Amino acid sequence: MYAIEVVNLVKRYRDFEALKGVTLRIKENEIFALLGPNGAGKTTVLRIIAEGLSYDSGEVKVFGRKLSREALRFIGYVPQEDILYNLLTVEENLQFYADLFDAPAERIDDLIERFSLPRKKKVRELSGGFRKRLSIAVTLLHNPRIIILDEPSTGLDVPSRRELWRIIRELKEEGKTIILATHYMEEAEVLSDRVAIMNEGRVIAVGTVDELKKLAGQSSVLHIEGTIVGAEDLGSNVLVKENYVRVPVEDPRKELPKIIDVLLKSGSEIRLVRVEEPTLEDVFLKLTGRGLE
Ligand SMILES: Nc1ncnc2c1ncn2[C@@H]1O[C@H](COP(=O)(O)OP(=O)(O)OP(=O)(O)O)[C@@H](O)[C@H]1O
Repeated sequence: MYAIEVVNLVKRYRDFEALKGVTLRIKENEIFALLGPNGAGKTTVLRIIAEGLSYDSGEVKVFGRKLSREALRFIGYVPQEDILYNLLTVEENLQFYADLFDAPAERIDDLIERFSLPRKKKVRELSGGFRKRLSIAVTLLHNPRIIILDEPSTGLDVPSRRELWRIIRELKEEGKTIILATHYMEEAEVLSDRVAIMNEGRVIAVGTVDELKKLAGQSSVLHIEGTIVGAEDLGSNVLVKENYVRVPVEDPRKELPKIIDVLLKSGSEIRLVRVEEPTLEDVFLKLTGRGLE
C-alpha cells in the first residue's frame, strides 16, 4: 500500500489546465520531492492532497483510502506562505492550533522543547528559520503520518536551511512520510529518497537521484566562466548565460581540450573551468531543453 497514490490527476483553473494527468505513488516512510520550475504544478498537487482542493478527474488515495476529511487527518501541511499569527506568541500560536486540532496540551511543551522555540516571543519577531520551525511544529500537533512541505527552504539562509533538512531527516527516522515541493535541485538531491521531476503540469521523470542522473545520459558537466563567444557551436545541450556556459560531456578528459579550443578560436576569454558530476538540473535540461530556474 502506498502512503499517497495519485493517478492521472487533471486540474483546470477555468480553461487553463494546470495538471495534465499526474501520476505519483509515494511509499510509506520515504522523503519524496516534487522538483520543477515555478508554475510546474507542484503546489496544485500538494493542495489537492493536503487541503482537499477540488480537481477535474483522476484519483487520490491516502493509505489506500479515497481522499476524505478523515484521510486528511493523516496529513500535516506546511504551505509556502505560513499560517501563523504575527501578534501572538509562539506558545499562543501552538495553543490556537492545538485547540483547533483537538491536540493534547502536553504536545505544545514537547514541540517547544524539541524545536528550541522561544515560547514567549511574538511571531513577528522570529527569524525566517524559526518561523519555519514553528510552522512545522504546528503541523505536528495532531501527529500526522504524512508531512507535506511546499518550498520549505525558500527565503531561508544557509544555516537555517541545513537545520530544516536535519529536522526533515529526523521526521523520516521517526517513521513519517515526507513530501516536499522544491525548485532547488540541491534540496531534492541531498534530502530525498525519490524525486518526481515536474514540468508544465506533467511528471516527466520519477526515480532515485541516481536513476534520474542516468537519464541525463552523460557522465559529467563542464562549467566554463569568462567572456564566452561561440558557445552555439558546442551543440544543442549547451546552456549559455551571461559570462557562463555549461556543457554536458561523456568524457571530460577527451572533450575538454576540444571545447576550450573551439571557444578560444571564437575569441572567448576563459577565466575558470570546473568539471562536475551530473546533477538533476542536467536531467531537467535534457528532458525539457531548458534550465530549472
Ligand atoms: N487559483 C489559481 N487560478 C488560476 N491559475 C492558477 C491558480 N493557482 C495556480 N494557477 C496556475 O497553475 C499553474 C501551476 O501552479 P502551481 O502553483 O501549482 O505551480 P508550482 O509548480 O507550485 O509553482 P510555484 O513554485 O510558483 O508555486 C501556474 O501556471 C499557475 O499560474
